[in-house]
Parts: sequence; C-alpha cells; structure tokens
Amino acid sequence: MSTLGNPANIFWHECPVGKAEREKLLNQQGCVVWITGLSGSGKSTLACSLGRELHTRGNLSYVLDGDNLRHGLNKNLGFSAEDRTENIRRVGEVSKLFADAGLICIASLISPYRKDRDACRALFPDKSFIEVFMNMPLELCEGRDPKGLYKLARTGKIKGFTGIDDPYEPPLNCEIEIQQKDGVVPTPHEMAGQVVSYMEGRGFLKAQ
Ligand SMILES: Nc1ncnc2c1ncn2[C@@H]1O[C@H](COP(=O)(O)OS(=O)(=O)O)[C@@H](OP(=O)(O)O)[C@H]1O
Ligand SMILES: Nc1ncnc2c1ncn2[C@@H]1O[C@H](COP(=O)(O)OP(=O)(O)O)[C@@H](O)[C@H]1O
Repeated sequence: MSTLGNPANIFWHECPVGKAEREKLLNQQGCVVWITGLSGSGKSTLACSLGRELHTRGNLSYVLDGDNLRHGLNKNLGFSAEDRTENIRRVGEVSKLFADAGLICIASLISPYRKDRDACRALFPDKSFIEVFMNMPLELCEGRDPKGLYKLARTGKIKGFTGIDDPYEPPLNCEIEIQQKDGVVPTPHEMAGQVVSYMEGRGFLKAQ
C-alpha cells in the first residue's frame, strides 16, 4: 500500500498572522528574484551583490543558490533532465515559502528548461516572480570557467554539461535581462542596480 497521504484527507491550516502583516513588519513585499543562465554567467555574483545592496537599503533577502542547495536539500539529485526538473520544482516551492514569509528570495540556478521556470512562475500568480536572464555568451562563460568544469566537459570528463552537450533554453518573456553593453560586462554593482531599479519601480521595496 502507498505511504503517500491521500489528498482528500489533507487540509490547509490557516494561521492568524498572514503574509500582509509580515510584509508590513518588514516594510517590503515578499517576492522571488529568479536568476537563470549558463554556468559562469554571473548568477551567484549578481545574487550576492543584490543581497548586499538590499541589506544596505534595509530590505531582508535570502539567497538560494543552486550549487549550495545541492549540498543539502537537493543532494540526492544529479543533472539528468528529470533531476533538474525536480531540483527547480523544489526550489520553486521553497521560494514560495520565503516569499510568503515576506522575504525577497533570490534564487540563483541554471534552470535550463523553460517549462520548469514557467512552472515556478505559475506558483506566483500575483506577479511577484521576477525572472532575471543572465544573457552572457557561452564563450565568455567558458573563458571564465572558475571551477574548471567547461574544460572537463570539453574533454568529455563531464557528460551533459549545460551549454556544451546539454540544452539551455533562454527565457522568452523575462522581466530583466543582464547583458554586455558595447562588449563590456556590467559590474556586479551595476547588475544589482538594474534589479533594484526594477523592484523599486514596482513597489516591492516597501509595504503596500
Ligand atoms: N552537468 C552539469 N551541468 C551544469 N552544471 C553542473 C553540471 N555538473 C556540475 N555542475 C555544477 O552545478 C551547478 C548548477 O547547479 P543548478 O542546481 O543551478 O543546476 S540546474 O538548475 O539543476 O540545471 C553549476 O554551478 P554554476 O556554475 O554556479 O551555474 C556547476 O558548478
Ligand atoms: N559582472 C561581473 N564582472 C566581472 N566578473 C564577473 C561578473 N560576474 C561574474 N564574474 C566572474 O565570473 C565568474 C563566474 O561568476 P559566477 O557568479 O560564479 O557565475 P555562475 O553563478 O553563473 O556560475 C566568477 O569568477 C565571477 O567573479
């Protein structure tokens, strides 16, 4: 017999303190900044720089980094399409909890499949899912190669590496795109500034 709970016997329990009250306390709106892009495109750099900028401004955020989560919550997952889908699904659900807590959740994962990112977006029907595409050319990311993984992938020592022998599907309708201007990569501070401007313009950085 299945050990899974029967959904018919599982009920939602409402608590007296709700999201709006928590947001008022924090003077901000709970949301997720979802950073997607190739390995080496600058996802973690932007996540950290944005976290610092928000902290300086008095906004509470928390970074969920793909690499870090694979040491714990997602340590049983690999890089097959199915495992990546499950990885993104779990982080989407955790992001939803953080946003419900009133925090600005910064999720930084390759998240190569459009359908997986769109499934996360669907968890946030109130437009509080802000997708940020690190639109950096493969040659730049591969040239950086801070962990030496592209080199291993090129020599066949890692199979199924995103951008080399595994797909990356760029967003079609993201909220923010970070890219080079005249061949120059924006600084981490400039990248964070672009996201902060977007959030400020839409009122996320104060309570409703
Ligand atoms: N096969 C393969 N493909 C892509 N990336 C690989 C792979 N194997 C290991 N790594 C390392 O894992 C990091 C990506 O983890 P994510 O959880 O963000 O990946 S995914 O969203 O599930 O695709 C990624 O981190 P970043 O470089 O920060 O993107 C790599 O360091
Ligand atoms: N805007 C930037 N300007 C200069 N170097 C950067 C920038 N963004 C990332 N880097 C560098 O590129 C490398 C990869 O960045 P990282 O944030 O780890 O990428 P990802 O998380 O997408 O794998 C790191 O060595 C980082 O210092």
